[in-house]
Amino acid sequence: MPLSATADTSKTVKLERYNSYLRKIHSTKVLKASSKVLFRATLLIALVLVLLFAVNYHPHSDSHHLHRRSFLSTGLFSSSSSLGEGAAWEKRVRQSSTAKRQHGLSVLVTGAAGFVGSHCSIALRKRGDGVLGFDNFNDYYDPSLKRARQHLLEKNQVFIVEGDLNDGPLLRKLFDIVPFTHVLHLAAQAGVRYAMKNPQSYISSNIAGLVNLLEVAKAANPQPAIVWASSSSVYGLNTENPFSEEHRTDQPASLYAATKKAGEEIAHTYNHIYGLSLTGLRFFTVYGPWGRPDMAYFFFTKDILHGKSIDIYRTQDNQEVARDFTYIDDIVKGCVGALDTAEKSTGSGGKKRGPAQLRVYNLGNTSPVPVGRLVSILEGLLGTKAKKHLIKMPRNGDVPYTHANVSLAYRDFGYKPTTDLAAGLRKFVKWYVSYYGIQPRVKKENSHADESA
Ligand SMILES: O=C(O)[C@H]1O[C@H](OP(=O)(O)OP(=O)(O)OC[C@H]2O[C@@H](n3ccc(=O)[nH]c3=O)[C@H](O)[C@@H]2O)[C@H](O)[C@@H](O)[C@H]1O
Repeated sequence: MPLSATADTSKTVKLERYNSYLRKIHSTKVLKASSKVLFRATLLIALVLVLLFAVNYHPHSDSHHLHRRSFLSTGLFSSSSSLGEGAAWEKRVRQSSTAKRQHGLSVLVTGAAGFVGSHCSIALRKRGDGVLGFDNFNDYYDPSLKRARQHLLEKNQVFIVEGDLNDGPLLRKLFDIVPFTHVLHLAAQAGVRYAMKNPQSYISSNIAGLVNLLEVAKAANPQPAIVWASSSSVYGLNTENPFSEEHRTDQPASLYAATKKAGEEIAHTYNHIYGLSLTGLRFFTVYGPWGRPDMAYFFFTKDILHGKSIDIYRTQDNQEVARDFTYIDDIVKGCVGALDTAEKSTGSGGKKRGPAQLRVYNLGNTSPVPVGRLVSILEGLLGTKAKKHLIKMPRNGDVPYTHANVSLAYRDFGYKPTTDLAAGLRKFVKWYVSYYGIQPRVKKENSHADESA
């Protein structure tokens, strides 16, 4: 028995070894199977994430990097800053838009790196309103000037979001972050004559961009009140003088004017259907420090200083061409007045709840000045004679004169221009020579005498 018992024991041991060998194989198989399951699950999660990303990705848009921000803020990641600037960017957006005074406005200023936009943004911020800038920094004119304005705005605690008006997701995102009370919409393709060179840019900014902005604003909750830049050019071939808001505006002389006029009609539609409060401001040839290099007073200054000849247009019947040149500070007061008197939009989330305010105002200087006179003021301020080349106004969309009647803006928000062309150009030239570092060439001592000549 003991032998057999011994024999039995060794059999049992062998059997146990064999069983343990089988268990090992089995457990390895289980391990392999479970790691397969784990691998597949990981693959599935990755796939879901990729699909979600694809849903958020809009290939038709110009600013893909900004959609990455929208994706981050959907909450899939605990911290949006884990992939870059998301949280910091949103913080800047909020800070910039927050008013520093009680009952202050929260204004989205489009075209904030532009001429009128930068001045208005600073003025609003200085009185304690929240201001968020928006600009695409396009290269219609020297973008370094826009960057310099941006720098100035940063010093005044105004942050500019870089983006295009046609980027709906980005605009919606801004309205998700901030309940703007107002939009000051100044972003546009400006310039009367450039419309013959690049007509599509006017459609893209002044029509498609405007509609995109209004679509976002109408769906916002609360809806903001909107004040936006129309143009004196809408009067086109109107011959009644001075131009009043009741005059005809159905004969635009340029595509630029036609897109601004279309903007006024589009404003009517959004006001009618969605209850958006809309105010259009017809600016009359705005000039001043930090101005636009594509405008005549600006490039005349440059050309006179460089000894280049300048073209001075005359009408077909050899009359002087005149403009109601309006100084930037007066325009800023007009914009702020329009914002302060804008009533609230009546709709919310895309539904109209009642009639809303719809306004149009002239913002001009009320005293047209011939272009020849503008040039002699500049000659006096620069201490240099211009090489004048008098030519018939090319058929390029220009009109012979503009002249604003501003009694409506005066009645409704006390608009009263106070800067005449000589005083305004003096301020412009002072800025120009300092900005471009050419101070020594200006004859300061005789500038006053020459201006009044
Ligand atoms: O009120 C507006 O709604 C528009 O104002 C501005 O247009 P304009 O009034 O045409 O200004 P601007 O080009 O400075 O020409 C000034 C004068 O110089 C004459 N002019 C021009 C060029 C030239 O070479 N020679 C010349 O005599 C020219 O015939 C004109 O008489 C804005 O640019 C425009 O964006 C829009 O806002």
